[in-house]
Amino acid sequence: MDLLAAVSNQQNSQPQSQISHLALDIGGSLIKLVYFSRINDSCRDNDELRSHNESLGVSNSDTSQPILEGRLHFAKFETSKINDCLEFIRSKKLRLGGFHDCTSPSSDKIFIKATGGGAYKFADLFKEKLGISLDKEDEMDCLVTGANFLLKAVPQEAFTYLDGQKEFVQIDHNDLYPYLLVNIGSGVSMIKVDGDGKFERVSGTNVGGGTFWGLGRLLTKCKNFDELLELSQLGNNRVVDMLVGDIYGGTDYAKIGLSATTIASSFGKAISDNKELEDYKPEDISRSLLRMISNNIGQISYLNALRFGLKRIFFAGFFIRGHAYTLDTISVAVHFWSKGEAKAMFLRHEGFLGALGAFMSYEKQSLHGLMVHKILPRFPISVSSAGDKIYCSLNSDSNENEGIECTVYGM
Ligand SMILES: Nc1ncnc2c1ncn2[C@@H]1O[C@H](COP(=O)(O)OP(=O)(O)O)[C@@H](O)[C@H]1O
Ligand SMILES: CC(C)(COP(=O)(O)O)[C@@H](O)C(=O)NCCC(=O)O
Repeated sequence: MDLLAAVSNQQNSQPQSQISHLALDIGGSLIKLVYFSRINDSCRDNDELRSHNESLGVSNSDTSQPILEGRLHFAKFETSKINDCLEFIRSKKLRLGGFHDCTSPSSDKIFIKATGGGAYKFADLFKEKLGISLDKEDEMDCLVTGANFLLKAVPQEAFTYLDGQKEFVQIDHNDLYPYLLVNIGSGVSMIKVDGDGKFERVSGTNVGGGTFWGLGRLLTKCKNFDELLELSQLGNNRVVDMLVGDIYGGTDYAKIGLSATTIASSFGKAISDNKELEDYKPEDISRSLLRMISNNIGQISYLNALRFGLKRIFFAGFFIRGHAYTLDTISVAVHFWSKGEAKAMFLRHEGFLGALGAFMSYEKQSLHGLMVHKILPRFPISVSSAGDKIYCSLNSDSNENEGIECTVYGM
């Protein structure tokens, strides 16, 4: 394959920021974009690159190749508003981030790496509206590649959530595998990861992010996902859920280890309350729904981890949204079911694994490696005495998430 059209143009000029390498993950709910904008040409010190490569276990044979400094950008759109995404690609000239097929030099077809079901569903639309052909990459492959990349190359990517505190996890590159990757998108995939490109999708569930948003929309009349999520913060699930105490006259069922406050039956109170939907507060419904789905995913994840003897579970996907109650419910579920043996961990770039994986697949064409040397957070990062804490704002009016400043070499 040829180098990127955009890259070849960049060799002679020195513009401020040029786009190269656009990759897409078109899911059931959201379209995720990752693209690299090059700031300038620079020859970084080869010793620095060599030692970084060694730490990542990457061959040093390519370190004499040109190095590009730039930034990885992340953006997302609702799949139902795909025209906004097409317009974004057009307005930012992201189409230039594709490549030509060198097996047919006379062809002026531009290919963009894409994964997710929409890479199949919307292939004709991209061709018709932007003249782009989608070069499809397998969704599970991309999720795993994206997760491994983030865990190995991006500092402070993984964190736990315990007692209301986010704490970064130091990833030991020599002791990363095996782990369970749980991607909570519209539906949920559970993947046992044994190495780079070595994985098996061991389970899944159709009760996922699409279920929360779909049912939540019907039951609360919320107009967007973040509104539903914010509503859950104000609610009290006990108004809707039937607790062990409701069944046992206010007491624990101690013999089998169930406290009075454990949810015995999500939405169970609605059976006997003799109330209509309008009689419940949307915030209580939202909270109960969020808890039901997060708890269920946490439990199924743990059971799969148990099946394969996995101690580490990484949760990703845009359902999580860095939302405290979701993080807490999943963490508590894993802790409860594993009796403290397994740990739930989360990824800061939670929703972009697939798109990053598709982005990394340009390697086969022209990118020999990505060296990330700095994170540029868009959201505030604060440090507490208990360690680093991160806060993800739900009120961000931009659809772009934090970027990663990075160095790409070997183009
Ligand atoms: N702005 C949003 N619009 C719709 N869903 C959102 C939004 N933000 C987060 N979500 C949640 O994220 C889920 C999609 O997660 P994602 O990882 O992008 O999966 P998919 O690849 O299936 O689109 C949705 O089903 C919903 O629960
Ligand atoms: C079909 C999917 C892989 C598509 O990915 P998504 O767009 O949800 O991210 C996913 O929705 C899924 O794994 N669903 C669960 C199917 C099941 O195992 O029952």
